[in-house]
Amino acid sequence: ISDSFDLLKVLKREELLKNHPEFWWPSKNDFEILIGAILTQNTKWTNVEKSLENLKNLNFLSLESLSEADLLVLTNAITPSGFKNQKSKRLKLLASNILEEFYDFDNFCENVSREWLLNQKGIGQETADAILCYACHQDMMVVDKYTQKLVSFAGFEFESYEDLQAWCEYGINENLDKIFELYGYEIPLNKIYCRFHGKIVEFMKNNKLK
Ligand SMILES: Cn1cnc2c(N)nc[n+](C)c21
Repeated sequence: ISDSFDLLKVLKREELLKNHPEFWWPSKNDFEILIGAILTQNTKWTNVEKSLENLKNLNFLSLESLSEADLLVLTNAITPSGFKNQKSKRLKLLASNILEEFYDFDNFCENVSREWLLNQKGIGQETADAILCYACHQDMMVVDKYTQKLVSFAGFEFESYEDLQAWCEYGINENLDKIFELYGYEIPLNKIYCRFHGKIVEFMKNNKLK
């Protein structure tokens, strides 16, 4: 493996996303992805699904209902995904900040910047990029511990999140024409990033590389 395009090719052969949605992240709508990106911090995805189910049953899956939600009820609803007191406060604050700054969710997705997200309490680089990539469909590759570990097996060590992210994005952008051939159509860059990150997560979850 000499670049991230080689890594994508190797992962693509494993058909890791066969039983997954086209963009990998399972959701009914983009707003749910925003919530899921916060809830998935430091917990297993299966726990996030339980919290999302609770939020759905309480009709909290909208900006307005989340910003007006009773904190105690919200905190209780997201118990399955851990850190409930921190995450409930942050979700309410994020929802009201989005309403105040962007008026509605679609406008937020169109115009939010990575900096604005990073300035929100409880949102770090990985969460910000997951929101930008999967909820807002911007051309931003999500990297994480799984990515770091997988590329280290290919002999690459990176000092920072940005360096790892740059390595992943560079190899893709340098080989777009070959990727269009591989997929058989001009697959949008955002979709390549969504699927590439999804393949890495699924590979590392299935293979438990030590
Ligand atoms: C959306 N999403 C975020 N993190 C995930 C994970 N670890 N495993 C599976 N999925 C679907 C995930």
